[in-house]
Amino acid sequence: MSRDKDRLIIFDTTLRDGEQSPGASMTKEEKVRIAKALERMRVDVIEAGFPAASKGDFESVEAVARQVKDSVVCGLARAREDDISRAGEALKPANAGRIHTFIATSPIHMKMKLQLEPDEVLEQAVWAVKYARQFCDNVEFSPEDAGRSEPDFLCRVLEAVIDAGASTVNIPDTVGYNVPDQFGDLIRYLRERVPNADKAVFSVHCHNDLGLAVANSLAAVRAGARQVECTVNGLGERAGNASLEEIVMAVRTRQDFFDCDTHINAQEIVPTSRLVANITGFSVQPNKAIVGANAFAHESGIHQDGVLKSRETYEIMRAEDVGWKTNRMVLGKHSGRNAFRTRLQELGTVFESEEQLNEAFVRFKELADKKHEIFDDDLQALVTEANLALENERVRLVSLSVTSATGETPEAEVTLSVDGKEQHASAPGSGPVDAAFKAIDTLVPSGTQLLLYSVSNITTGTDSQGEVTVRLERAGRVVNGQGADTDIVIASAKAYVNAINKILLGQDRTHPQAADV
Ligand SMILES: CC(=O)SCCNC(=O)CCNC(=O)[C@H](O)C(C)(C)COP(=O)(O)OP(=O)(O)OC[C@H]1O[C@@H](n2cnc3c(N)ncnc32)[C@H](O)[C@@H]1OP(=O)(O)O
Ligand SMILES: CC(C)C(=O)C(=O)O
Repeated sequence: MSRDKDRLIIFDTTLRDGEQSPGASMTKEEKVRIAKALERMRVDVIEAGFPAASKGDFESVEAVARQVKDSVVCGLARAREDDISRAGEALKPANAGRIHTFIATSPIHMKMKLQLEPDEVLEQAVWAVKYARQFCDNVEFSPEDAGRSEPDFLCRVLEAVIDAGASTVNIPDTVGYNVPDQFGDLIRYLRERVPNADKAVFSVHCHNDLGLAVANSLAAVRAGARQVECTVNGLGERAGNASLEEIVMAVRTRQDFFDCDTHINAQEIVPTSRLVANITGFSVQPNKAIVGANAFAHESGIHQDGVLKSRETYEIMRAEDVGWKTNRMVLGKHSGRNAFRTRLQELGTVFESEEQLNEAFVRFKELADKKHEIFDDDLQALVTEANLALENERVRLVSLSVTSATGETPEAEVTLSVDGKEQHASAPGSGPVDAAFKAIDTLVPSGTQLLLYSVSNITTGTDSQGEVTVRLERAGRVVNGQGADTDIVIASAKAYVNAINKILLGQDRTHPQAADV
């Protein structure tokens, strides 16, 4: 792997630290699928597991080592003989393998967990690196909990392990305790003070306990770190690790600031994120940077108008560059006319006048107040309904209210405008729709017979619009009426009124045609 100062090495640990997220264990086959996706993404190093942890982990690392050819495959090992030899064995089939060995260097870990003196830790670290080198040339060493370690002791350890043959030294903020300025300063200090620092790549591994994993990693990159350890979707022990997609895109989008870039094929980011979410069952929050469903979605009219005129007004990255098909305009109650007109144009509806657009837009806003997201099918129904409003129609539904309760007869109160005059009526019925139709019949006795009544939902979800078709017959002549609304009783009344208008306007025809429904 090149030690180019402009190159930021991406070390993915989704299969190792990511799997340490409680509930995220993966089978060997699933790990191989994810590893292949990481390889396609051109991740430099894939940490495939901790071979000494279990037989299953050993076999997974071995399977990944056998199947991945273009990325370095890495196995984690404590600074112990058994762990290191298991890692060496598991990595045997690898085209390029790396052993990552570690031991904690913070006062609390050394005293309370390892129960070792600092000099003993230093000695064990050097021994571990030398031992690992017997299995492969590519050895990484981590002073665990470096973020809470004493910097001068860290310098001593790093100098010694580099001399012992570690080609990467990784500085973990194991418990996510550091803040960006401090962590950047630590990396700068270590790089300046360790005499043989230029013989190894400085890496960082940050946890997200304070939500600072990405910020700390980026501060370290500014301070000269040239490997970042990260995971897809930010999975990892406790609050997780730095998220791969955020690191990669921050550095790429702000190359002016970071002076380095990765070799990642960013178009594989979203497919890989989805694969990891599906396999682990850890779904991605909608507002997650880069890979969240809303990361490239615009809902408000002012933003949509800006993006339609020039994407850069509200987009600092292109959705297509990270693997989305495109950015997304979400039509909802904050949207404006420009986005509304553009989406309908894409769906094949062109408004003939501003007046027509405005009329449809008012109906759209009414619908958006009732429904969170307006889908294409809703828009189409909205426009179809506008088209259904017949020229010279004589009857218009002004309002409808229906009461229905368990054990009580439903009652509908309707207000219609008939030939321009508002009229009210109420009627009981066997159900709310029946009551509504009877109330309408009281005001407009059309002498028709109902041949068909059908309801279908336009989109899915309980806030979906219902689309109703009614077929009426009078003296052997038949008409179809349609209506749509989030309230199916109102949709039914609209459809009924639409059919009655056709009867009154003489738009009936002699034979019913099933295909019309
Ligand atoms: C910061 C990190 O994410 S580190 C990686 C964390 N990942 C894992 O722990 C992987 C899964 N772990 C496991 O399956 C098990 O813990 C094993 C197989 C590794 C070890 O299991 P056990 O032998 O039962 O030990 P246990 O987990 O109870 O305790 C850990 C032991 O390792 C020692 N230890 C911890 N880290 C290191 C290290 N880097 N080098 C050497 N010894 C270490 C501890 O002091 C403790 O020693 P002790 O048993 O003498 O007190
Ligand atoms: C093994 C090391 C790198 C680790 O996972 C940590 O310190 O969080």
